[in-house]
Amino acid sequence: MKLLTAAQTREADAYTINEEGISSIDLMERAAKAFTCWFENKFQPSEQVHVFCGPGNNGGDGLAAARLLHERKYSVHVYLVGDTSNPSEDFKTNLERLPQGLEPTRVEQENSLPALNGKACVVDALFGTGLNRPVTGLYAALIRLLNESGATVSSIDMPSGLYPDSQTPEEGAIIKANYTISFELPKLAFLLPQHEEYVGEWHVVPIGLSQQFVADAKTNLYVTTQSDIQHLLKPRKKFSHKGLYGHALLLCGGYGKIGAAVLSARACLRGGIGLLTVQVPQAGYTILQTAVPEAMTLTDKNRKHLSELPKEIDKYDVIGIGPGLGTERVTKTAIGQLLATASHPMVIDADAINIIASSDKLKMQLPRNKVIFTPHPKEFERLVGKVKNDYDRLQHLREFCLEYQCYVTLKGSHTAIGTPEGKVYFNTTGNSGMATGGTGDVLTGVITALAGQQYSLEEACLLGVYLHGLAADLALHAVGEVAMTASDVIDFLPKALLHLSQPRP
Ligand SMILES: NC(=O)C1=CN([C@@H]2O[C@H](COP(=O)(O)OP(=O)(O)OC[C@H]3O[C@@H](n4cnc5c(N)ncnc54)[C@H](O)[C@@H]3O)[C@@H](O)[C@H]2O)[C@@H](O)CC1
Ligand SMILES: [K+]
Repeated sequence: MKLLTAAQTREADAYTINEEGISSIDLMERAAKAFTCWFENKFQPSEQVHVFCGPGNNGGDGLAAARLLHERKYSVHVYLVGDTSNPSEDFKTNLERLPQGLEPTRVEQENSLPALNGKACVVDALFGTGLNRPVTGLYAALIRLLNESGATVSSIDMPSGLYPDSQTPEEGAIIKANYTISFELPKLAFLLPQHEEYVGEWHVVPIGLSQQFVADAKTNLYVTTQSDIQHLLKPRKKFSHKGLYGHALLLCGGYGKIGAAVLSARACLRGGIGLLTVQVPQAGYTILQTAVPEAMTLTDKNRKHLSELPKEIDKYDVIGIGPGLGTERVTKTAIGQLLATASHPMVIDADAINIIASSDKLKMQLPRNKVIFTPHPKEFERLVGKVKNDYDRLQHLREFCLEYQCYVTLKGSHTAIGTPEGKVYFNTTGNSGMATGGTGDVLTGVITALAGQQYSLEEACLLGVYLHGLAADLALHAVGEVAMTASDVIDFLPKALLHLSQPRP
């Protein structure tokens, strides 16, 4: 699914109105109905609902939603906030449509702000995608009041005050919504960790914007949903044998961290690899052979750390390297050899990232269009330097992928996958149960498995990240967030694959 900017969303609205023969006010009615429908499923009519409307079309949505909720027997209070003497046309129409008994209260000064308690149910319709400057003054005072009240806030389209696709200036007040109900497509701001407290739980509701416009719109930002991912999965041939599904080499594990190699190896096998060889320091031999009998195990001459590459390295289809390695000098030398000689697709994680990040020489040796990095935010900063905020991080992600012609899956609650063409895909699966040691090692194993099975590197990233999160989402029902371990994620990979391979209802 594409992500559009606020400007593109406005164009999509206008295009839909012009080309699909729907009036602007009817489009607003659709939007208000879509919001109301979500609201009714969430809140009982016994709730007292306070709808705060700003001067633009977001306020117009709020007025229409207030009328619809009133018709559905909610007890509704409407507030017109600030200077609404010069409102948008559709706002005006919806103000006129308010029925008797739903007369709005005007809030024009800070001393006329209403008192709200923590039980209040608030609809935030102050500003949406038309926000064009930081929110200050009366609006900011109201936003502070709402944020401090403890009321449950549902924002229409955007949490008011949050810029949809650029950094919100520090002086601007922003609503801290519990729920954000966005029309047609999510906004970039929803996907960035720094906005979690403002956006809350977000949902997208369709309002019938022109699919033609969306299909033609130019963007390099995407959100991966199940329908984007499902068709990537390749069915297996009837006359299959293990040679058809690739031979992966994992270079993982160090003394005290052989478990990382076990997790990557188990995940790689669950990801469908045909054959797997794992090279570990001598200390890991018995552990690997016992814990992962399906994998062939090679041992390094070094007892504790990776120090050499296996012989016949060309026979592998893909190499996964990093989990549990440590950053010993001998390991750095081995990674240098790998980058200088190997022409395989490579999945580079954890300490292998740290080692490469510490050396400009190694960075220069990175083969083009062969490498997938899987850093968490700290490892990413080691690669690219300190970042100022999440937008800056995205910019660095694009620039790094372009410069080194590589893929980066930047792990987070919406893992961002950068490509050598400068595209960024945000993942939509996963949960906070994954914030536990070892889940990154699992991801390395899964992506390595897919890259070894002749998925393109882009497909391996998209599918691998999606599956990894989906497995955790399925595990959630069985073990919950708190108790979830990396092994649980591996155990649910088969279910995740089955889930994806079933036709959508
Ligand atoms: N036909 C359409 O265009 C549709 C628009 N929709 C709604 O319309 C919204 C966009 O509407 P608009 O473009 O009118 O914009 P908004 O309603 O988001 O805000 C624009 C108004 O707020 C003022 N404003 C902007 N920033 C301000 C600030 N910091 N302090 C004080 N005033 C400020 C502007 O001068 C303008 O009056 C969407 O988010 C969505 O909720 C939906 O109804 C779907 C259809
Ligand atoms: K809003």
